[in-house]
Amino acid sequence: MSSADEKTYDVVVLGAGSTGENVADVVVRGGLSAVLVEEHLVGGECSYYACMPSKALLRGTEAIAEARAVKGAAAAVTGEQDVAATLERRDSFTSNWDDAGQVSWVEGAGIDLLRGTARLDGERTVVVTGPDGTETRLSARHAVAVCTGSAAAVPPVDGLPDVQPWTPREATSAKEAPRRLLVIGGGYVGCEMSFAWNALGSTVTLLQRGDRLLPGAEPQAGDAVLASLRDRGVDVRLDADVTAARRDGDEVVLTVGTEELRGDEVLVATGREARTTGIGVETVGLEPGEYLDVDDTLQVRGLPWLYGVGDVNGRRQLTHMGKYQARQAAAAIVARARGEEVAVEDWSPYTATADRAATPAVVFTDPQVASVGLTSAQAREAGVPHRVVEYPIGSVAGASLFADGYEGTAIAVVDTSREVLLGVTFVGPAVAELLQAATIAVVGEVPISRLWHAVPAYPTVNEIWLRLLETWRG
Ligand SMILES: Cc1cc2nc3c(=O)[nH]c(=O)nc-3n(C[C@H](O)[C@H](O)[C@H](O)COP(=O)(O)OP(=O)(O)OC[C@H]3O[C@@H](n4cnc5c(N)ncnc54)[C@H](O)[C@@H]3O)c2cc1C
Ligand SMILES: NC(=O)c1ccc[n+]([C@@H]2O[C@H](COP(=O)([O-])OP(=O)(O)OC[C@H]3O[C@@H](n4cnc5c(N)ncnc54)[C@H](O)[C@@H]3O)[C@@H](O)[C@H]2O)c1
Repeated sequence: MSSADEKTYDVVVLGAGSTGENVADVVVRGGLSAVLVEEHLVGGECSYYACMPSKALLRGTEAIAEARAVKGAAAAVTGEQDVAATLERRDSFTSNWDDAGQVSWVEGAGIDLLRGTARLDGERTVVVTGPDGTETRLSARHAVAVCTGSAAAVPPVDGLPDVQPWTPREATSAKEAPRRLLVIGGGYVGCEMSFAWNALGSTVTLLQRGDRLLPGAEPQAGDAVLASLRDRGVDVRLDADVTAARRDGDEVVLTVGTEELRGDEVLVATGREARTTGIGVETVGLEPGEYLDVDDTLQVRGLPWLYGVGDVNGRRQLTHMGKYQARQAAAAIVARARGEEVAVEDWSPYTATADRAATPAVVFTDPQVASVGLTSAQAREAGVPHRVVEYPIGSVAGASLFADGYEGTAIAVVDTSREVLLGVTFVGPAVAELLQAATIAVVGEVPISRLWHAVPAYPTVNEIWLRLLETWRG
């Protein structure tokens, strides 16, 4: 290889998803040089196959439901959703799967971009195979950050890989609604995509392995989403055991218990796996296919020059948490490069403490599920003394104004020894916008006694905060 194919940077970043972009941006702002290596689209899953297209597919249905829930306004909604226009709007949010806009942002941020597939080749070294097969050897003076994300995990169901199932990528980028869609998995993707494609014209059957949807959330959330899906005509089967899959002409056939279910497409939405295969982790003593085991500064344990940030470490697989981790990791990389002390205690500028204590998340179903921090089950498992306070959101004036017959639930998990919030879950229409207040209360460990002074404006849905406090006081 000629010397022209060798380059040295302070930081080499594998993967230009939302996480990798943020690692590179923050280290460059900190005075270091950085190169981003990307084999597909700059911007990653979130921009092209995940958050943006999925929420664009859902938003029209949500807007119609909001208008229909207000007497008077409902009379103005006389037609059906224009599916073609919704798909066009989705396409515009993905820039038609063209990353030119993000590439120009990368250039403007002073980050070098190298197109190709990256793999580690021993300590601080990355080899990139470009689209034309040429190789570039990159050396990192200070750090290599692996931000290669995750891919859809396909469960070991006989014949499933051979039927070419939809993964979330196909479910978010499809050009038309399949007539019948079978969905395996009732977590985030399964629930959101069942709502989306049902409203856009598909007959949807949702097959969930356990006894409830969204098993990681408070049970009231899964129950409400289940009732709503069934109300809309989605055939939800709980405790479904999918044992085999095959194609029969254009149809896909799933064996579920003693039954055969037929569809035009099947979406596999059963979770993610780390994209650590084929990236040379074995050259530095790690196991391909495993999530990268990192500390709270996102440094891979035992390899101080290597960081694993975003979906690839399996801590929290959410865009905003990947970007948060990126900010913390990049701050640690810059400080260590300067020879500065990196504080590793909770809530320091270098640690991703919120991954454990205060991760906000929204499931964009109808009702929405917005949560932060610990659920009651997690508080129980952690052995923290706590009390659970629950209140129906529809009983507050702001909610009944927002939508006729507003139905929702707010659940607060209160640490009874410190009298602070451990976690909050809201289930109901438009509750996503309530979440940041809860996040601040959990992160700030705001005492309940002080929360009484955080007076919600009248008449807004935020009055639910006051009702929760009153319920807590008894
Ligand atoms: C359907 C769906 C909807 C979602 N909706 C939301 C949502 O509403 N809100 C939310 O917060 N999260 C959502 N998520 C999760 C979110 O998409 C991920 O958490 C986020 O994209 C992770 O970002 P990342 O940068 O860590 O990884 P990725 O976005 O996966 O980026 C990794 C990048 O690395 C590149 N890469 C991989 N290997 C190599 C290699 N060897 N060489 C070079 N490049 C490589 C990939 O091409 C990719 O661009 C959703 C996920 C799915 C599947
Ligand atoms: N709104 C958002 O923020 C959003 C949206 C989509 C995805 N995401 C992220 O992406 C991640 C992946 O989403 P996901 O829905 O693929 O995973 P998930 O972990 O949320 O849900 C997977 C579901 O599949 C079920 N399951 C597993 N194997 C099964 C089988 N063989 N048969 C039937 N059911 C089975 C599980 O019980 C679980 O409920 C999420 O955990 C989340 O971090 C976030």
